Amino acid sequence: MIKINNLSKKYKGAEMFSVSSLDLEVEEGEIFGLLGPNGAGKTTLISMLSSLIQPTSGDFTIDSLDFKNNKRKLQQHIGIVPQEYALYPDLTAFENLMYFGSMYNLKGESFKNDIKKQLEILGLANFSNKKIKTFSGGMKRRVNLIASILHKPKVLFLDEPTVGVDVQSKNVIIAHLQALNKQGTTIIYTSHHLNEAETFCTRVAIIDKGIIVAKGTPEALIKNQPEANTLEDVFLALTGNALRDYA
Ligand SMILES: Nc1ncnc2c1ncn2[C@@H]1O[C@H](COP(=O)(O)OP(=O)(O)OP(=O)(O)O)[C@@H](O)[C@H]1O
Repeated sequence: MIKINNLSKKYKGAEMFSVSSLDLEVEEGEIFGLLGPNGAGKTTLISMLSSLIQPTSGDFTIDSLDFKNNKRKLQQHIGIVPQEYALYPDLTAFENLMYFGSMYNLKGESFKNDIKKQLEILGLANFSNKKIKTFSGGMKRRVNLIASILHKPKVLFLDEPTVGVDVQSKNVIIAHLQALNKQGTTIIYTSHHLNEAETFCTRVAIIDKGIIVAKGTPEALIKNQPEANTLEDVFLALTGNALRDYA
């Protein structure tokens, strides 16, 4: 479903590549986790794949569409859940979702019913007509998720969708992502929650300093790493214990 070939990104003025000659294939129907310490290049990679930023060099295709020549078509195929909320605080949840739908030309009664259904599934039916600025972080994340899937994308990119939310919201988000995946959506997500990734992902890639240092099923990575019992053990063995602060 996704084929990445020799993809690199060096930001303007930066000394180092944030993503460096990266090759990766993600199959249709996977839940693929991009894991790595702060500054590893996860957001940069997802931002290139979702056409938010331009690669410095390299190629990728999504559903056999080359990113250089099919930007418009790709926008219909993919959904993006960014780290930051992309919601209007003074609009209600329903109004926000109507607005996001309009960007994909979605309107009419069946679309309104779809929004209601999604709000219901994500536990927000009673808050449909409340302004976003009154919502908790977990509620905003759930609305953000709905906004990205209204056009029923084949591939969904999520940048830390469960960061900073309560356990209840996290569980609802993960369950919904699993349901979408069962219906055929390929999911690529970044996370710092290694326990979550261990059970949620079909495969993961551990990224450090812009390169993939390991990839495979969580079980295979644990099995192949001496003395590792969890994905966190593998992660620390491959990326070390040093802090990765950057500014
Ligand atoms: N807009 C930018 N301009 C310059 N450098 C950037 C920019 N965005 C990111 N970087 C740099 O690129 C590198 C990778 O950052 P990126 O945000 O992709 O990492 P990440 O793995 O998503 O980190 P985190 O887990 O903290 O979100 C870092 O060194 C960062 O400082």
